[in-house]
Amino acid sequence: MAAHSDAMVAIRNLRLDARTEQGPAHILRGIDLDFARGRIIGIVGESGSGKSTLVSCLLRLLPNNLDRIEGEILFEGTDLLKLPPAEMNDWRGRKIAMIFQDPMTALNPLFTVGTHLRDILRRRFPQLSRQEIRERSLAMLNKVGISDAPTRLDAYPHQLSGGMRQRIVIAMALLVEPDLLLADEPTTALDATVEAQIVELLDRLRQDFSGSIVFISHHLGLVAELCDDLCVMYGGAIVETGPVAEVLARPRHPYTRALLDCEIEDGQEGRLATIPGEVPSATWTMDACIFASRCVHAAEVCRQGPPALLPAGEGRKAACKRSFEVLP
Ligand SMILES: Nc1ncnc2c1ncn2[C@@H]1O[C@H](COP(=O)(O)OP(=O)(O)OP(=O)(O)O)[C@@H](O)[C@H]1O
Ligand code: NI
Repeated sequence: MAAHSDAMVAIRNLRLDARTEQGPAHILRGIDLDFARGRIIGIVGESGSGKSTLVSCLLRLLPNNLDRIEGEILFEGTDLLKLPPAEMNDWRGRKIAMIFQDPMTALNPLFTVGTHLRDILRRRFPQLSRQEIRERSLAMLNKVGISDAPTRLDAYPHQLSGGMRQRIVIAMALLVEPDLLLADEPTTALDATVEAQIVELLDRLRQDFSGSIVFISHHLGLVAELCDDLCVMYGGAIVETGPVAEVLARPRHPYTRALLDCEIEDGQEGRLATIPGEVPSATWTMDACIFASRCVHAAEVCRQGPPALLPAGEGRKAACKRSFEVLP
């Protein structure tokens, strides 16, 4: 399926270790993942599985206690990990934009909405006139569903609701006209109604967006609704990827299967379930399948070495040696 060449971004064998008092923490253990234009990929996995670290790597925002980073992040053929810092900085404001979980990390309480939008546009499109900046800002506020846009331009962040602030942050990201839009749990801080509205907004906005969107979430139901593709992470590794509907209908990895089974038992309405057993620590070395200690299907072969992420049907991959035996 998706050949190397149709991926806009190709992550190849990305490994990230950090130094800790307990020794090296293997936060990303060899990630291989592609993002294609025009598609939304959802990344799910329990807390600590490495989702946020993975998207931070795409912005090359690396931890202070970084011990080692290896592999490649090829963005249309350019390895982001090798770009000089000034160029990487330019890519951040031009080709890649990020929507954080807490809108207040992106908003300065001392500045109005209008100032935030203007600063982004000035940086991205230095040739725009004041009038053009104002027009683009108003048009974008309308687009993200903010009514009474001229008044909102003069508002300060604290004068807005949480949902409204997240809409402003989405507007800021879209004004950049990025090729890659990263959203790390953009709705987690919001109540369920507003969360649904924001997801509806993202779904609508994708129609005029030709890039690729990466959507991290704890909410499997939202991912199923919004995303085209799904990537399931566990303990710093990818255990399964593929088209979202197919992965959820017929998981090829026991961890994905367990998530779905627990969800049905818990009746948590699409929230990521907690599966029984011990959460893996980043300090564990991977000399077996990292999921083996919690896997109901683990056998001797699973303890003999880590599984590779291998093709498992049309457009799909799974990292389980027993996939076809135990998940027919
Ligand atoms: N700088 C660091 N030094 C040491 N350990 C770290 C560092 N950053 C992250 N970790 C650890 O790496 C693992 C992955 O963290 P990360 O934040 O990427 O997970 P996540 O999947 O985004 O989790 P959550 O769902 O809670 O946001 C966690 O165990 C975390 O404690
Ligand atoms: Ni996270």
